[in-house]
Amino acid sequence: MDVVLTRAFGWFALFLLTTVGVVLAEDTGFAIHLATVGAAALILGWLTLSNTDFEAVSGRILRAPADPGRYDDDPIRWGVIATVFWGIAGFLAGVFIALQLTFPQLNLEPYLNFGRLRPLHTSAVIFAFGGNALIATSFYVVQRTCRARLFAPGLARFVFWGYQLFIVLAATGYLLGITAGKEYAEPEWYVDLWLTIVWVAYAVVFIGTIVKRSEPHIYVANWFYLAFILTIAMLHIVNNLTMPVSLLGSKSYSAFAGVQDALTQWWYGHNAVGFFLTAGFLAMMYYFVPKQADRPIYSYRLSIIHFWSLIFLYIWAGPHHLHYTALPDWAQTLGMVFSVMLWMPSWGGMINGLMTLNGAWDKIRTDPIIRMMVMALAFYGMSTFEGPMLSIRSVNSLSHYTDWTIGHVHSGALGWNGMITFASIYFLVPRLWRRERLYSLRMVNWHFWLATVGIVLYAAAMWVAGIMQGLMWREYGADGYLVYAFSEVTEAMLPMYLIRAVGGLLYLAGAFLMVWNVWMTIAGRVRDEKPMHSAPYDEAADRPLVGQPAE
Ligand code: HEM
Ligand code: HEM
Ligand SMILES: [Cu+2]
Repeated sequence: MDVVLTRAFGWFALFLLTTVGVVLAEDTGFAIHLATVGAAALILGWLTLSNTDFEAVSGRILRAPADPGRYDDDPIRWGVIATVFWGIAGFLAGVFIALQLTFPQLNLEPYLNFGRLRPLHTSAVIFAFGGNALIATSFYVVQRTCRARLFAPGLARFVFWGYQLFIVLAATGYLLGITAGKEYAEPEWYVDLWLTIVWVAYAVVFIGTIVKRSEPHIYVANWFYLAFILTIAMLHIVNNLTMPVSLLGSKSYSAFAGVQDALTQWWYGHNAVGFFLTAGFLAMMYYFVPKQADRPIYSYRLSIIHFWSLIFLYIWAGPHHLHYTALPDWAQTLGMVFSVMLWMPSWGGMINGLMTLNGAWDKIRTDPIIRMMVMALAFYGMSTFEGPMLSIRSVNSLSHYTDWTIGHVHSGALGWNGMITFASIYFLVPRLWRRERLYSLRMVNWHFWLATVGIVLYAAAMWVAGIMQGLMWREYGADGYLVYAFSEVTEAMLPMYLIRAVGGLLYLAGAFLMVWNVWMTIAGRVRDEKPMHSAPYDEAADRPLVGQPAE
């Protein structure tokens, strides 16, 4: 009882503190954020007082069987649900801003204009969708490959909920007009500080689990997760070194100025791609592809070379975002050279993933989850070929500022990050909820095709739009004047933007199928459907033989 009272007192004290803060706050945005935290504290204080058994409530909401004790999977179940939820939110925002670029009337001032919704989209897909996928899968993979339960289970739960609070504060901040103005690092100083605390806790849980492992070898996926966790910590702290204007206001100023600020920003931005969207997702690839294919990784030796060369090369390539700027030429050239070299480890990784299917290629035909994984690797290969090409200065002089970059981003994001995440979710859900199998494999197949056609429309439209823009902008007439006005170039983009929006809609539709499939699987239902074309079929049990838990 004493513990309960002390805890409840703590929550109410926090509530009072935030209330004082709300009154004294310098700006409305900061006041609203403090009020959000205060409201959460009040609810938690009240729940604590009423002696709510959080684990039991969580079990009921999750509809999960009680854990037999081998691994701690509750935070992972929450993480999978959060991944699906934020995925839908992020894709919806993406479709909406794509429509805003097509139909400017959709700019709803001031809260829902393009300028505020764009960072909402990028943060929702990268940090909320991608971040939850990474945290959840890392907790799953590290336990299995180390044969150890999560270190500090309470801290693991703090990581999950603390991370959701970070997402909510970041997202509502953008809508309120709070921004640090750094791409992919838009949250202001106090949200950055909160994320730092959560991230340190994450590192402690992950590294702690590795330390207490009962399996002597540390599987390569854990190396990739570790590189992701440690590098993101370093990038986040350095890029967000700022001085708040006041302790009760949202505004702050960067510690860097001019070209130093730009270089820090793109050292961060590029390596966020390299370690968040690449290293972390490669960790997923190295665990889930061999698992789903039921084959060992093609070459373990290659995976080690892949790891060290990738992390060594990535960190130097940031200046390719600053070609033709005030950044010294030598630094631009350095960025370009390291980018071109990056092609090799990237394709090494892709080949390692694809060749894991050696001897099991028929699974592409029979198992839609494998099909998704192969498509993810294909897009990983494609975007890591396109990237080095875009980093060559003469190519970049055409592509930079155009939609070509947007196309490059989304073939990586939709094709690689999205597809490998969907496949991992389909792998995880039946296992985490101990269901016989997924609700429907046919729906996975539909998801695959909707997503693939969506990506192709998106990327193709952006290549055409991007190259057209680049060429029209640099077109000089015989008189030495520019041939096209900026407005004419914008007008020419209209059909392409419409195609992109349609592609996004298809991608979103596929994700909705996933929501349904995941929901029904958790509910313990199995769809009455004809088995996938030519899939091996277990007549006795009347169900297909693919996509089932191995246990
Ligand atoms: C339904 C799917 C999606 C649609 C329709 C969509 C649409 C868009 C649009 C219209 C933009 C702004 C482009 C501009 O400013 O010209 C954008 C930017 C961006 N999106 Fe998406 N998006 C989708 C999914 C994703 C996903 C899944 C990710 C990452 C995992 C992602 C990452 C990004 C990034 C990083 C940017 C900023 C690109 C840059 O500044 O170069 N998007 N998206
Ligand atoms: C070998 C690998 C890669 C290299 C060398 C590379 C290189 C590049 C280059 C040169 C740009 C354009 C810079 C500009 O003109 O502004 C760019 C932009 C971008 N790339 Fe990549 N890329 C690679 C892989 C990827 C992958 C796999 C993803 C996503 C999963 C990705 C995400 C992005 C994003 C988000 C941007 C836009 C940044 C911005 O301006 O907001 N890249 N990349
Ligand atoms: Cu880059």
